[in-house]
Amino acid sequence: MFVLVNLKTYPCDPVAVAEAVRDVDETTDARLAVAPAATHIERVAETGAETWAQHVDPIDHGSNTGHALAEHVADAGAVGTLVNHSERRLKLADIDGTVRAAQRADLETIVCANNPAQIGAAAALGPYAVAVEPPELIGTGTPVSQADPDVVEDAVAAAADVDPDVSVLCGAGISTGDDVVAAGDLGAGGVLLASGVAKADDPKAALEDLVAPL
Ligand SMILES: O=C(CO)COP(=O)(O)O
Repeated sequence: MFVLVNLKTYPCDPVAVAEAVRDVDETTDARLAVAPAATHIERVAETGAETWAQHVDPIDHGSNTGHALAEHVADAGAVGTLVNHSERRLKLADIDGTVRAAQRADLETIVCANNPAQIGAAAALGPYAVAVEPPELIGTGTPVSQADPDVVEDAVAAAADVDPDVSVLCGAGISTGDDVVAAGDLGAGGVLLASGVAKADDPKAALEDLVAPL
């Protein structure tokens, strides 16, 4: 299972969380990674934790003031990027352009979507993976795998119809090892989570709990 921790702009210490991700990754067969804010990518990557961006822009080198260039993100140490997170929604053409920009810079991509229909469209763009996250469950602590298992199973089916090689993650409210196991039982290849680790008093203990049953 792939466990990707999105730090959003939560007021946690990104380096401390990254060190916990790195250390817990060494204890498990699961793949752990962390997605800090853009300005923290370099320091987080230097810890040795697998580091992802939360967003890059569908642009090339040039006159693009205030944008995040895929090559810069890769140079800073990221190996992949989220695309179209629920809190950073893009138009379809820009999702496609972002996946292309990331491929150009050798970044893996996880395209996020709200529901199975969008997951099918996202899978058609050729990302490394897609992630289904019902927005109404994000940050609630109620795991999508319990509150809406059908959305996960339907997302897995929708992606498989389009491209069986595209892995499906699920996210929203995931915070325990049981949630991760439930996600796997529904066919997900991983989970995308944030508050369960970023807002935990002890992020390392939270990560250890997440991977304990795997
Ligand atoms: O948005 C999310 C991960 O990208 C999910 O957030 P929570 O884990 O806080 O529900």
